[in-house]
Amino acid sequence: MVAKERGFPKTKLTLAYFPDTFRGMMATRDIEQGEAIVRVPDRLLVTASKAKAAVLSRAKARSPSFGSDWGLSEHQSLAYWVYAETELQEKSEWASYICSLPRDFASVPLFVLSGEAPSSTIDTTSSDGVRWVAAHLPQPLRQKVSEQQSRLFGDWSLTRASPAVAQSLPLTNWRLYVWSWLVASTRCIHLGRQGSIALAPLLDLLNHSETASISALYDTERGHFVIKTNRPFKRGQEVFISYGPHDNIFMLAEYGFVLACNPYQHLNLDHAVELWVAAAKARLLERRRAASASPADIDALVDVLRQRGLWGDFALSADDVEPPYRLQAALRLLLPAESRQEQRPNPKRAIAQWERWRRGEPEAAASSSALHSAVASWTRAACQGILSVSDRMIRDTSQHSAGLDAFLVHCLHTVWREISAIAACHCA
Ligand SMILES: C[S@@+](CC[C@H](N)C(=O)[O-])C[C@H]1O[C@@H](n2cnc3c(N)ncnc32)[C@H](O)[C@@H]1O
Repeated sequence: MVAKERGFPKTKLTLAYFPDTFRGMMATRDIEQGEAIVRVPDRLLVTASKAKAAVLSRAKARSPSFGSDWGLSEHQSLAYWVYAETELQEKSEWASYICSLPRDFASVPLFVLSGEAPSSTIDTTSSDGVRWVAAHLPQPLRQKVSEQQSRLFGDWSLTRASPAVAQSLPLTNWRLYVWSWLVASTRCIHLGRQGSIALAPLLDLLNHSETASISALYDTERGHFVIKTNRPFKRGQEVFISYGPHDNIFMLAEYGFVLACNPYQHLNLDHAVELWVAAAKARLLERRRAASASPADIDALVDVLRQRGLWGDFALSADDVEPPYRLQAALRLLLPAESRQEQRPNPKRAIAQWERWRRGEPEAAASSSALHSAVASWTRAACQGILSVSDRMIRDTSQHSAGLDAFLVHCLHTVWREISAIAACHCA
């Protein structure tokens, strides 16, 4: 095992398999609150600067006059380091660490949808399985996976173009790069020094739980990165750390798992607002009345929201009694622009009125209550739309689909159930 081979400080942890979380770390003895659970000595941390030094020294070995040009980000450096060490096989001094990494990321949507050849867009058609996954992603997850794919492709292109990489070991295998990129994304830790990240063997075998509470610190005397637990664990229990306060859409996109009960779950209504904007513009174009706002007026209002930092992140949770502030702000500005009026709405007056609402100044009772009910009924209708889609998705994802990773199907099922539960709270 890597730990023994590389001389890790002793721990009270051993590798084990658990029914819900699969491979993780088990306590071999009771662990007390405040105790260090893992210490990773500096020499065993793979930092971006070590990754860069390894590549440059290979490039120099091939061509002694090679300079020290680099230009890759920390994540790009580490993803390429994993790629190169994997290509080197038993010639790599990190071969045992590379062998300890997961073979694939079958439950990470990006891994399934990143295609067989380099592309900046996700693959949604190449096989039945790929089509099925693409068709069952909730919109915010699909958006996130598309952004990841575009970043992945950008990193691939930049890394391929790096003279040091070309001189050392050229990047040619897209699927191996996708895997390496995900190793870096799912296993890196933040060192806390100017946002530096690193791969940390052994520490990267610990799974996440929302009940975990840890402190990370650097022991300068011994040159160790240390993780302490703020809660005790009993012998035989799985020992967890926390990857941060994330909702399940984030967890599934970034790590390929979800929590059964995620305290940070919410419903993202960005897509519903964007659809409303597109549909409202189309309706106004059709109406073409002198008294109507124009599609350009709607765009101008969206720009106002953007300038005020209020565009997007329209989140709704099950406990919200009223639509939250960002959603209220967007709808209070946008909805009146489309309503039928005698005169063309004056955008300046509408914005001034909206700013008064934002400052908490009293509004005319009639317009205030009309807006309040317009916002409430928009939210109800959006949730009803989401509920009818999620009902079908829950049905589809309740069965295991042939050829697909059962855990990914289970994660999608959980996410759709959460979406449905939150939408249902706002439909009545
Ligand atoms: C840093 S690694 C942890 C060790 C990993 N389980 C392994 O076998 O190498 C992060 C990965 O572990 C898995 N994982 C972490 N926490 C989990 C959890 N609570 N439930 C299921 N899988 C989890 C996910 O696949 C995630 O991408």
